[in-house]
Amino acid sequence: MLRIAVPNKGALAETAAEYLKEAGYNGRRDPKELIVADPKNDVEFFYLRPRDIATYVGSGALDVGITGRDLLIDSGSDAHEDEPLGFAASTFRFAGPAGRFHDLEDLRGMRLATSYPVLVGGFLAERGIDVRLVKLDGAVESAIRLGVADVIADVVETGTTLRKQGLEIFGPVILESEAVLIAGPNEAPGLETLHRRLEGVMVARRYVLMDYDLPSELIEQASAVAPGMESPTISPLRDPAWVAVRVMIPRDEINHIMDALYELGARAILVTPIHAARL
Ligand SMILES: Nc1ncnc2c1ncn2[C@@H]1O[C@H](COP(=O)(O)OP(=O)(O)OP(=O)(O)O)[C@@H](O)[C@H]1O
Ligand SMILES: O=P(O)(O)OC[C@H]1O[C@H](OP(=O)(O)OP(=O)(O)O)[C@H](O)[C@@H]1O
Ligand SMILES: [Mg+2]
Repeated sequence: MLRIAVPNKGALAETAAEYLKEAGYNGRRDPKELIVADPKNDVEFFYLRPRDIATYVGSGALDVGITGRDLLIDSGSDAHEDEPLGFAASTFRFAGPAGRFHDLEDLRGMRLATSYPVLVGGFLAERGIDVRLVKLDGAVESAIRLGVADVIADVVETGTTLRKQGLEIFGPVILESEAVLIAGPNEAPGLETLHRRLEGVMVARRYVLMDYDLPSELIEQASAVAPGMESPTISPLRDPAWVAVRVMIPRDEINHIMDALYELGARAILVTPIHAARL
């Protein structure tokens, strides 16, 4: 039985639950449920705080989990990243009052507020910069205005929270983060299946199927516009001058590719979603 740690709330929880559902697992029906058994898939889900997930997995108490790369590193646990999951993308950055700080050297001796002291402390120690870390639980963007810190380091997605506080990012990127599947020290039977199923969910979310009819002499040019994974499927039509083409394309390129193929001479271009995939 594979024991899987899942975020119970916060920025990762909703999409993680959708991924698992699309991967064919039982989700929880009631947000107060902490443990959900899924005997058909031989797994058990444990709903935990995102910050605690790497600790449980690293200790071997649970086999695998979904958390953020930043939280994994900050936990200092023995868990390791098995697979990036392509959601909850963020960067971890230094920020200070607009115009006040420019590079790492400006941080020496400063009071730096963060909820990720291991991640930030490690980054600065490797570069020989000494600061005074102020550990806060969240909302660190308020720490400077309230006088407990000179500078902060935090998760940045859109940058809206920083801007609203009159803060500006500076210095190097501390980390590019996203949700990741993590695994612990023990051999976890069933991890391979979970890994492949989640990969299938990512493909199904990222790609669509495109079908179109094309004058046969244009196959080479059309394949250059949409080459597909291996190569497009070409089927004969009753009219020997035409072929039917099927190809996988990235969802965010649908309209560009339709425009280009139409201009080339393709007609009856249809796009359909992929519900599941195993490449
Ligand atoms: N605005 C955001 N956009 C994208 N990812 C985010 C955002 N905020 C947080 N994350 C990611 O989500 C994870 C943190 O989740 P969350 O914010 O739920 O935890 P927390 O801050 O420790 O808990 P809480 O906010 O409930 O105190 C990290 O991996 C972080 O990179
Ligand atoms: O760049 P933005 O799009 O503004 O997003 C970044 C903000 O989102 C997260 O906060 P969260 O809501 O998790 O609150 P917290 O600081 O209390 O964890 C993060 O800690 C930043 O404050
Ligand atoms: Mg948060």
